[in-house]
Amino acid sequence: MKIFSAKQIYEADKATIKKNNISSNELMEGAAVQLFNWLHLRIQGGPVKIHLFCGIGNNGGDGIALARHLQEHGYNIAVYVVNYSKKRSDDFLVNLDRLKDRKIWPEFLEENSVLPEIGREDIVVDAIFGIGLNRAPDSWVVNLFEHIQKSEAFVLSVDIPSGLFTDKVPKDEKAVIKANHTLSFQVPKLVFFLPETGIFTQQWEVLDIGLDPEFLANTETYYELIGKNEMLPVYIPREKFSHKGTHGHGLIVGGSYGKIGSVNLASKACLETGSGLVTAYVPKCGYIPLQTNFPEAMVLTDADEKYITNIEFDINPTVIGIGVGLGKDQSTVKALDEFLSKNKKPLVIDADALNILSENKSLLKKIPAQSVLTPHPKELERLIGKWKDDFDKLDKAKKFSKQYDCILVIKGSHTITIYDEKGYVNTTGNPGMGTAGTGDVLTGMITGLITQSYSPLNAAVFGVYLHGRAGDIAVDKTGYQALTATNVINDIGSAFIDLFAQPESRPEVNENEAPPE
Ligand SMILES: NC(=O)C1=CN([C@@H]2O[C@H](COP(=O)(O)OP(=O)(O)OC[C@H]3O[C@@H](n4cnc5c(N)ncnc54)[C@H](OP(=O)(O)O)[C@@H]3O)[C@@H](O)[C@H]2O)[C@@H](O)CC1
Ligand SMILES: [K+]
Repeated sequence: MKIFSAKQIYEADKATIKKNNISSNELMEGAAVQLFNWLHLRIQGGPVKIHLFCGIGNNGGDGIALARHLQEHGYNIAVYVVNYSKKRSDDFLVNLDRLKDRKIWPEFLEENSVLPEIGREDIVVDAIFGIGLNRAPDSWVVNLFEHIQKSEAFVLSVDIPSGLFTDKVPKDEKAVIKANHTLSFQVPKLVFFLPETGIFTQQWEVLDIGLDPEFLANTETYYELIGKNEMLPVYIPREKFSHKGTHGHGLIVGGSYGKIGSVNLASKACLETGSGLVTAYVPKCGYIPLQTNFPEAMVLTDADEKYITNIEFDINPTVIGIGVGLGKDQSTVKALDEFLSKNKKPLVIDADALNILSENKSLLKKIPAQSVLTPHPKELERLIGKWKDDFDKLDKAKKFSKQYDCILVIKGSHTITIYDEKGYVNTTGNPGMGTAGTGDVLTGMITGLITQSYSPLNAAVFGVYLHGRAGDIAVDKTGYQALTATNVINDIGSAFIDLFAQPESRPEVNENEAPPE
């Protein structure tokens, strides 16, 4: 699903109005009906008190129009206009008049107004600011936000939590409403997925308000949300006459004394993801543990007992995943330098190999084009430098990816893969996966996909998706706390199978046929 900028959403708005030959108010009315249907389906006419806080722009207009529908269906409502500016939008005014026609008189809240009482069991509809927010809200409006928050009522935000910008991080956390649920018009917003701004809504959902599908399909966006629908076309089916020789050969280079387990995890993940063959290249101390624990793997060893000191082999791997458990011994740094100078194979680079690159930036010029780098936040900081906020981080990551022609996988609760000016925002995974070795598993999975002829970018995006999905399937059996990297590996197969699972649905009755007796 594409993630549009605020500017593009306004353009979609205009394109829809023109193409469908409707007024902007009709578009707003459609949005309000969708909001109403959402609430009505859940509350089913219940007596719960609904407080609608509406601004004076089109977000407020949505709220006012929703209030009219709620009142028509007998809901217990209170409507407030948060009068933060005199510049009321036309569609807000039209809807305010329609409300007054029905003898509903909103309460106007100003700087010194007494704030209404809100019960814990009530519902708050937040339609104060939408995507038109362009400066921090005034302090009295922030006080209102705090008042709403203190009530502990369920907060439903219209389009976006009020006070949240679409393109920058707010300076003051209190100046944004914390929503329980946000109903985003037609498309998700990038801010729902960034660590510093995603905290303002617990859940989000898109409401289809009928924006022009052609415009949405033909407009390129800088970010895309990655779910099953985006990954299905990427999947490469197995051919009947294929064999292990055609499924590629992944080589995992890594490990040091006490960190051989990481190579075990990455190699297993590589094979489970579908690589035909996998070889692990480890210091001598890794030989017995790997051969014992993982009979499917082939093992090559360095001359040194504890560290990798020279990366040389006489096999012909399709792709090399390098860095897990590697350590940063001087002899390893030298070995990596020499290896990068002569290597021509595609690379997936992780962990200490990334740290060595950060400390020896000249080595970055030696990585092959379209190498996949998979840093966690600290490793990323070492690579691209400190960032001011999440948006600055994305800008810096894009610049870095362009400079070194590499695919940058920014690991996090919503991992974002950056390449060619574009960001792919992952939707799978869970907090249980913040545990030792899951990063090694991801490295192995991306390596395993490249062995099977996935392009490095597709391998990175698909690998991240499958990794999270495997973690989601595993966590249902283990719970968050007990989830381990091995559990994730064990459910890689289920994650593939899940790609083709049909959503559960009620058996459909064909209207032309008589229902079964
Ligand atoms: N696009 C779509 O598809 C559809 C969109 N719809 C809805 O429209 C919403 C966007 O509406 P909007 O453009 O009127 O802006 P909104 O967020 O209501 O703000 C109002 C005005 O406040 C001002 N302002 C800004 N910051 C301020 C501050 N700190 N303190 C005080 N004032 C401040 C600023 O005006 P300014 O003063 O800068 O001239 C701004 O224009 C969108 O989120 C969705 O809910 C739907 O109706 C259907 C289809
Ligand atoms: K809002």
